[in-house]
Amino acid sequence: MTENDKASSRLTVADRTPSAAIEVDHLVKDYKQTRAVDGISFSIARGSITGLLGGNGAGKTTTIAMIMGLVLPTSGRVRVLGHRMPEESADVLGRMNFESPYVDMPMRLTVRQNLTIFGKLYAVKDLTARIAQLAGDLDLNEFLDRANGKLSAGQKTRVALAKALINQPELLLLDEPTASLDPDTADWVRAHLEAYRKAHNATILLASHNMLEVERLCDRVIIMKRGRIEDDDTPDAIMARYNRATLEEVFLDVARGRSNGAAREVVR
Ligand SMILES: Nc1ncnc2c1ncn2[C@@H]1O[C@H](COP(=O)(O)OP(=O)(O)OP(=O)(O)O)[C@@H](O)[C@H]1O
Repeated sequence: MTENDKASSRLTVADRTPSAAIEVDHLVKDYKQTRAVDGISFSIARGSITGLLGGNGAGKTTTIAMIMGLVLPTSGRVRVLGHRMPEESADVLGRMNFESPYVDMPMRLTVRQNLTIFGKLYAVKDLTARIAQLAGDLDLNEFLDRANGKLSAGQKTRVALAKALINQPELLLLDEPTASLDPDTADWVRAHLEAYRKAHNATILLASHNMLEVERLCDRVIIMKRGRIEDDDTPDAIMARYNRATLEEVFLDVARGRSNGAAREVVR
């Protein structure tokens, strides 16, 4: 971490810009014996795309769940679009949305029925037109009237993305948005997310194990390890700090406890 990063991580929520989309302040989550999230603080600017990286069990999903207001923090604070979570979630849930390939939609309902239910939950106006637009944008027309349980993994991922965009969210939280997609479809989904961000000045926070995806999409990367923030900067600055050409190599350095280029020389 640079001195600037350290200074910024010491700032309290009150010091940070009120226009931030997400503000996380000394957030902790304990599950019985496990400290899943260990006192993390960060602030995410509106209109940015931030990647949340880290190995299995680093605390990414728990962090996203607390930002959503789905998991109660043990201590610390979360504000989303200026509202305290989970206390003021009713004021903000309609302006955000979430996608994870690990959360299935009802299997027996068709894609159209599922999107209709979620659209009604979000009180989407002109829902039929919105579903038609998403079906066109995300290439769902071929299986719009097929049961969700009869879709391939890649088709389900595209439907999950349509569900996440149904209310035109200002804030989109994505857990592995291109899991199970072939490289061509994954690339196409990334282009769609970039275009959506630009068109709506939306804020996107995504957890990913795909380093090329993060390099391509993200303005900023937060690397977590054992519930803590190991690094937080632009992809270029992080790669320069670790003296690495790719985020994949940085990820391996962090996972294997090699904190910088000097340490790497010793390991060799
Ligand atoms: N509901 C739970 N009950 C108990 N422990 C949990 C629960 N959810 C997560 N944990 C633990 O908290 C830690 C962080 O898990 P989390 O799912 O947030 O990590 P992650 O970074 O998203 O990992 P992955 O990349 O594997 O999805 C892990 O040690 C995990 O076992």
